Amino acid sequence: MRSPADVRGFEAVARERLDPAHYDFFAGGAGDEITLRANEAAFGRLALLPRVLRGTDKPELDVTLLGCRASLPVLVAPTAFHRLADPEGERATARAAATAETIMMVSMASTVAVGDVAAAAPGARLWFQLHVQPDMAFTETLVRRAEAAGCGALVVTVDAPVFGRRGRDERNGFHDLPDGLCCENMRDGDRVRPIEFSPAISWEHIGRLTELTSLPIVLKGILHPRDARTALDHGVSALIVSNHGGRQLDTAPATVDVLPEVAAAVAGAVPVLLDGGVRRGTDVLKALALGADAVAVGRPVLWGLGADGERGVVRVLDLLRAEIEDALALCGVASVHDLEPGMVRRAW
Ligand SMILES: Cc1cc2nc3c(=O)[nH]c(=O)nc-3n(C[C@H](O)[C@H](O)[C@H](O)COP(=O)(O)O)c2cc1C
Ligand SMILES: O=C(O)C(=O)c1ccccc1
Repeated sequence: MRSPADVRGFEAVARERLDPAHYDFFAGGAGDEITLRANEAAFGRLALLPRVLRGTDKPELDVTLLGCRASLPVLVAPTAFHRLADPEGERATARAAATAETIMMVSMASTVAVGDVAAAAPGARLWFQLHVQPDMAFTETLVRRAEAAGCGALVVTVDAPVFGRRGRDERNGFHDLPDGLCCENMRDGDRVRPIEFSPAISWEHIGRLTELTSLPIVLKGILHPRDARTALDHGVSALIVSNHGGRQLDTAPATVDVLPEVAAAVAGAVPVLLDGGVRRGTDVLKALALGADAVAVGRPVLWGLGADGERGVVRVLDLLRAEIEDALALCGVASVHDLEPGMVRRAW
């Protein structure tokens, strides 16, 4: 097989290889999938305004976030159920992230326990994503597992007080992992707890988590600039502007469209990340120019994993790296730290 030339090519290969219901679980969004499409479409409506005759030899791509270096400003977003895409599952993803020298956010809904992910990928930089469980004692168990695995941050998902309603999963009857797979982080003695959502989750829980752990806390799923301000008041260490890849509130705005307002509210106090719809190096430049310190990719990693396992994920991250280098050169920008809002125009 010739390796696909871009992220969308990897999606096509993964789609052919995966069980259709599993492909739909990965690809799908909530409701009418308006937000799912809007994330990508919003990048397409932005133009990059290049400068010329500012050549440099080697562009600078690396960023440091919460003391963790990444060799490119693209992190692996937390996504559930990697063993549906490849037998090695999150082990393969973590090894690929280590090879690419970037940070992987391990989902609480991983199909390999976070400690086993860490053991399988020496040198991987891992952060752990958490859905606060109504049972705070078990939430604490999860935090301790993340700490023991050497995770460098706790990524608390705040856009999922309830689970989004996803029509594809409904139509396919996809509600559970197949026999033999489970959410390994949810083991509790000889049972596996179901992942619960916490409709009553509030800022108080964020306060409790900061008391529970010395890990930096990253809030994932901020869209409103006022929530960004409140997050700062609660001592969080970073924010992720995210609509959960269009899987939670349908008709929530595209992330890149709200990024400038959130970045203005944060005013450099903490790092701001963005995810949702990043498929090209030019998308990464646009997000960084509009105030993100880095982006994360969810589905592109799943497409690499589904197409060719660990190698596929390495290739997807390498493709994005090459596209970023190319776009920086064409924009006359020497470093990802030099991108600024004036380079991006609302066009078309
Ligand atoms: C199949 C799938 C599973 C996901 N699982 C989780 C999860 O367990 N926890 C979480 O916080 N976000 C989860 N997300 C959301 C991603 O972290 C991220 O916000 C989103 O995928 C970004 O959009 P993109 O896929 O367009 O890059 C999931 C997304 C997908 C596509
Ligand atoms: O699918 C998701 O988006 C997601 O966040 C999730 C969380 C827990 C279990 C399965 C999926």
